[in-house]
Amino acid sequence: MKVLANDGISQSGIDALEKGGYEVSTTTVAQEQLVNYINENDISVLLVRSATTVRKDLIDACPNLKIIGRGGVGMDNIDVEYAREQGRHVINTPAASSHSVAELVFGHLYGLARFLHNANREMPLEGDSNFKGLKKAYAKGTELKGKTLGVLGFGRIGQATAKVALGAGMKVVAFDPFLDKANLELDFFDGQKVNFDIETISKEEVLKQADFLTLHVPAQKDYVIDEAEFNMMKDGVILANAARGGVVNEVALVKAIESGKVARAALDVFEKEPKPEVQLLMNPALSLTPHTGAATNEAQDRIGTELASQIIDILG
Ligand SMILES: O=C(O)[C@H](O)COP(=O)(O)O
Repeated sequence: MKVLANDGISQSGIDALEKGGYEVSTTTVAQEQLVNYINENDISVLLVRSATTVRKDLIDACPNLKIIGRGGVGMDNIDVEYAREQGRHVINTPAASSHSVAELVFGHLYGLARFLHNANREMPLEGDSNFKGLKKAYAKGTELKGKTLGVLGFGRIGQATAKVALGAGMKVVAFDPFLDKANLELDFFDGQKVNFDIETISKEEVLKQADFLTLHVPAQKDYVIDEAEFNMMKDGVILANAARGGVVNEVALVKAIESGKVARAALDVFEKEPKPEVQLLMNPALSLTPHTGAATNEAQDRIGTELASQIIDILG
């Protein structure tokens, strides 16, 4: 049987599939040529990340497609319900990338707390003409230790991020509409484990208490953070969105930065991908990455092998 991994798959995933007797293609087929490619090459399994979309028209036009697999968490690029109604299997890998996303968020938060995103690019190329000026400009960094991290969305990724925060000496407050409490187990390099119980509180309380705020919610119809939510936050809050573009109102974010409500913010996801608004790209208060939360070798290895084992379980 043939698998098309249109947005790529790890070598470990390819190896596991080939061992199971599958033929794997990692050709990237343009969205508008996908239907023809799938039908002409008799593809049974289509694997995607967030770049390729799998909508109703593709599902209807590819009757022999048995499995649609999302290498990752968010399935907003797939018409999941419709595909399942048509008898197709739709799979994803919800746990595989949590820790990688959490570490990216902390990369941004530590960077923003010490202005690394700007200091890096502004270091003088020649001589020390501006060295002292930069040192002064970036003298008012903050520590994360002892501060409060607000987590909106306390599922796998929110909890993984909270664990990193606890390890860094932060207080964690969290909101999740589907969860009253969670037990977090921190496992250390020497095998020791420490457990923390966290009871979730209201969204409003999280917004009021957070010195740093991170979002781990799925894409939804309305903004989760809009003008009203910014108004509830502490002045000078630092915010990170590695969840989905459209969860934060980008126009309201820029306004909140201009007013000083938000000191700085990190965005890994954008309302317009792959072409974020220029006003975001140019803003010195923003630390930006091109949707790379899950883009680590470790996460992609786990994703590839998990997809392979699910496919083999389903199709044999
Ligand atoms: O939903 C996800 O898994 C993340 O947004 C990662 O997306 P990616 O697979 O395109 O990196």
